[in-house]
Amino acid sequence: MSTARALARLFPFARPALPRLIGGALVGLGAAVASLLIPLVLQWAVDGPITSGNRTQILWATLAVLALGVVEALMVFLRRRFVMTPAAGIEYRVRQAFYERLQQLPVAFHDRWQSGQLLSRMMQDIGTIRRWLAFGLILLLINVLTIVIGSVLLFRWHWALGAVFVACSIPLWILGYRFEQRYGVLSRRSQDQSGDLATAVEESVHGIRVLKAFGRGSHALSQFTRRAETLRKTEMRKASEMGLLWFSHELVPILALGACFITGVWLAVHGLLTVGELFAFFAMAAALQWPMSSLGYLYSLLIDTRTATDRVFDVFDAPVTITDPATPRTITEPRGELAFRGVRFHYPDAAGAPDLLTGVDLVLRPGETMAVVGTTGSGKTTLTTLPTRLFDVTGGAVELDGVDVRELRLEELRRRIGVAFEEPILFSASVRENVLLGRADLDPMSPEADAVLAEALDVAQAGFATELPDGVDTEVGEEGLSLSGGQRQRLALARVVAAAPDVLVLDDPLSALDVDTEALVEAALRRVLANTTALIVAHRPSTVAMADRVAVLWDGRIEAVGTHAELLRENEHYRYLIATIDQTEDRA
Ligand SMILES: Nc1ncnc2c1ncn2[C@@H]1O[C@H](COP(=O)(O)OP(=O)(O)OP(=O)(O)O)[C@@H](O)[C@H]1O
Repeated sequence: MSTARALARLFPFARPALPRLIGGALVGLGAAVASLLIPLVLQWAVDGPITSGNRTQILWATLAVLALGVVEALMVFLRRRFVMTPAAGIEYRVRQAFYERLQQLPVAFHDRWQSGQLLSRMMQDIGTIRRWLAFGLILLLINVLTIVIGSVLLFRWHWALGAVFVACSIPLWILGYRFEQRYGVLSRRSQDQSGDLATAVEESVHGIRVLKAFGRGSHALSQFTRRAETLRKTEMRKASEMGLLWFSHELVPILALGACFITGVWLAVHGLLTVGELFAFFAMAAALQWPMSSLGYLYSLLIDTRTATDRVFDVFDAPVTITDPATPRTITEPRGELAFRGVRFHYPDAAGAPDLLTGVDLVLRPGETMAVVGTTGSGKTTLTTLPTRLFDVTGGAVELDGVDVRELRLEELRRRIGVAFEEPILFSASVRENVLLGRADLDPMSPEADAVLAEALDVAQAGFATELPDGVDTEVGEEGLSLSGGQRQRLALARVVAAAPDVLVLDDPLSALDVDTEALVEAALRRVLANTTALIVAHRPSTVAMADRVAVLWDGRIEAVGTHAELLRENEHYRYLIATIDQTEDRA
């Protein structure tokens, strides 16, 4: 995709800032015109009053040059004022849209993408776009226009001056083209590598306890150093490409102006150029020097911005595969019946491999608690991701109250079905905010929210939260790391209880609790589960005991459904599973 087309994709974000950007470009152009007028005034002064000795006119010419200088400075100041705030506004909008997109993209996308890559796009690439909009874009436009106007003036004084100037700039175009080819690749590589580096940092900070416990800090450091070294090498190659371009943009204008100077003197000696025009030409040379030498830097910034834009739009272009239906249905009389009908599933990155679920048929009656047991890796957790459409089934359907979940709006679906995952993720926020996450309908500080919160903490046996330094308003730290595993799990359970859904999906929700606390949670959960349909992945007999019926997941299907006693009697695989989990419990 061409650079112009890539950058044009930023237009929707820039639209609200367009008046200020155009204003900035206009005053910038005004500043350039003022700087180019100075040589013209000088030409008039040298050929006119200075030659004739008219003092009044000399004074006027001096004042005019001074005034033009002041106007130029003022307009440069205004240009900065005009452009700074809208660039920050555009950065804000792109970042906002990027974050929104990350929220919309399916779990399958997040499984595939490294978090450091997303982070570096969110922070570094969007920052590069802002820098470009804040000064690169307008400076490039103005400097190119200044050079064009300057060349036209050179042609006006004498065609030979203009021709020499244009001929000398040809190497710049050739170098610029070759630079784009090479630098474009390096720029992309370096930005990708800095994403990899961010991932490495993110992973090692996240896993710092494991690294320390296994004494592998130096190993992580050497891996990090290798990646940092790769990035450094790419940056060095980038710097050497940039150095070459910048050098050529410093050197060629000097050579061009030198050649013009010799031509100008020759023309003046032969009476083809007035002294005033020659003098003005020197002034013009000084005025064109900076716009020309800055082009190299601005060009490299342009290519960096194009790469940054491509990287940001990689994410915007990733398909959102799990969306609201075109004509959503709604459940008018919620009963809480959850049904898996011939459900087949494989993970998107396992296409071609045999399906993980090969036809799951299971109906949870309203209010029923159903436990799912199966061998490790049999797909129990996978099964819990399908009702809320974290992944879509690849065959068959999941139905809630007789409606295919794909026909419901996601907001309605996720309000009706609540999930607690095996790995309890908490956010850096207060206990209150974490537990009431699913209750957007409540003002978190209202008495009603207080009641919901107290009830949920009670069911999850998470009374410890009220004893924290600031009670339920205590910040629980990054991902709740300051809490124990069992405490986090109880808060995650409280969160799904507080959401009060019609159907609860719990993935081994009590695995980190000690036996006594588990018994208390179970007793409280039974109260809740009496009216709520629940699907519980069970790894322990005590969890199975909470269920009305148990489903055996075997070979990608539900092989049998029944009460614990029935299954013990009739199903060989169930007996085997219960025996293995019993042993696991004994060992624990
Ligand atoms: N996001 C994913 N992408 C690709 N494959 C996955 C993904 N998550 C799980 N799998 C694979 O799917 C299979 C089933 O995993 P799942 O977590 O559903 O098993 P499980 O029955 O819950 O196991 P356990 O009892 O050990 O928790 C495993 O082979 C796993 O490697």
